[in-house]
Amino acid sequence: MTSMSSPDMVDLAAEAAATKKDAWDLGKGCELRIEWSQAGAASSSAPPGDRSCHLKLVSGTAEVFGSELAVGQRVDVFGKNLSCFTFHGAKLELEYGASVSPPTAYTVAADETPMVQYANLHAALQSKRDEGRKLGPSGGRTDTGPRCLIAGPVDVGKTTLTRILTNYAVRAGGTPLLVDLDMGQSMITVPGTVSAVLIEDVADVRRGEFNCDNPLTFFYGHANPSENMDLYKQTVERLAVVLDTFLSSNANSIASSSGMFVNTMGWVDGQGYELLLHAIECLKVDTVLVIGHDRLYNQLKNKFAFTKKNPAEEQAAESGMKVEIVKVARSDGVVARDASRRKAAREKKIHGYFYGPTRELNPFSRSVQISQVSVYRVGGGPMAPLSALPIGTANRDASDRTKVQKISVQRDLTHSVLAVSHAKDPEDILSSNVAGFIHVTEVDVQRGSMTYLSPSPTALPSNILVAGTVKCFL
Ligand SMILES: Nc1ncnc2c1ncn2[C@@H]1O[C@H](COP(=O)(O)OP(=O)(O)OP(=O)(O)O)[C@@H](O)[C@H]1O
Repeated sequence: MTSMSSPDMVDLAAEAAATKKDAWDLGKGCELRIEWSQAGAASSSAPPGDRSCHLKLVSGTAEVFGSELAVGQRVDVFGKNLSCFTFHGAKLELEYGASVSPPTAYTVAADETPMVQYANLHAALQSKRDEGRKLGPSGGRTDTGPRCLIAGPVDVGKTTLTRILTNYAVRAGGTPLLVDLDMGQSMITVPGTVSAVLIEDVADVRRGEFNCDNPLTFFYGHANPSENMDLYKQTVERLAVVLDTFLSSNANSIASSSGMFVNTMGWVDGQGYELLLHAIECLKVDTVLVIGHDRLYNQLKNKFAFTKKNPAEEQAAESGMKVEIVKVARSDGVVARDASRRKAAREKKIHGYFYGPTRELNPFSRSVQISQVSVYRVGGGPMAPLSALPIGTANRDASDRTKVQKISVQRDLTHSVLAVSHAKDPEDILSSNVAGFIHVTEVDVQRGSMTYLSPSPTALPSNILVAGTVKCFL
């Protein structure tokens, strides 16, 4: 008997032949880590259309940074460094095209992964939530949930731990506030911002991020905190005030008892340490998780140490604040990123704002007459380092660095990300959050027009725009 195959069957057979597959059977509490080389997936010989690599949960239970996988679900992990953890055991597969250079994938035994410690941290925070609900607000706050800040130097997994604990809080029925003070590698919106958003769903495992529609965003304007520390502090203070107002008007809600997770930048020395203390203070943080840095852990421990003979005698040491400092292990899975990878991650975030994380959106190109908008900059242009100022100049005047100045719209604004401010007047720019962002694609001074990309098809909601130093070629 002769067998005949349809063209479809031939295609399927060809595709199957062109696909490679690796499989793992993970025991309880084990982790599968997937790591793409520094040169990255970009160097893969696979044509762009074929660049995919899918992780599939065949059976059991597994999660990626706290977001559960469904059995049979295929997640494209091409170019993404991640870990897949199982509490109860799982069979996993990695499928990739024959021309794709596969990532390094390896398993980690249950006694070597920090995931169990992370799960215990979640359990401790859950107890604080229960306790807060019973005892009511304290420490000058109206909300009762733990306010937890994640600190540590660069590349220790702060963002990842923030994501895991936020996911666990949501899975336990909470709606925590996610606050991002890392203006360089923002989780919530474009770089150069400090922002917060109420999280109601676990992070989408395919997109690798939370649904951050309608965040509360303040524009700092730079990807580096040292660019203008006074402005950064003022921006964080303003964010903290608005969050307190939100929480006090939502007292007794699930948000009030769910608490907050604050992701921070990796600058923990000198002035970076001061900024960290400033954030702990203005956000009224009660728990700090310090990842992978003994000195920072001890510094904070000394700063916020308190004796606890009995609750009535609790005494804060140096700071007057009661903050619990917890040391957390760094996962060996964290992949360090050099400056070029960080820049690429920033550009990807800006691109994702306009085109969507998986290119599912179409931004709108619009034009406006330059005379119809006003563009401002805070703190003037780039400043000379203190070392270049006359001897004896200890400090610049802080008011200069937070001074709002109108700038003329010139070609040098091309490729800039501008914030669209909710401010009614220029004096309100520092205290106002932003409606969103536009990307300047062209400035035609002769015609007096500016062309920009916007995620919205409608006209700008405000004619007050704010420029910083965040630029990107989209
Ligand atoms: N357990 C893990 N297994 C595999 N990859 C991981 C793991 N933890 C973190 N990563 C990856 O390591 C990279 C850096 O992690 P992360 O962004 O959490 O560090 P960070 O301390 O927040 O960095 P930054 O200082 O830039 O803010 C990310 O690409 C992340 O996906």
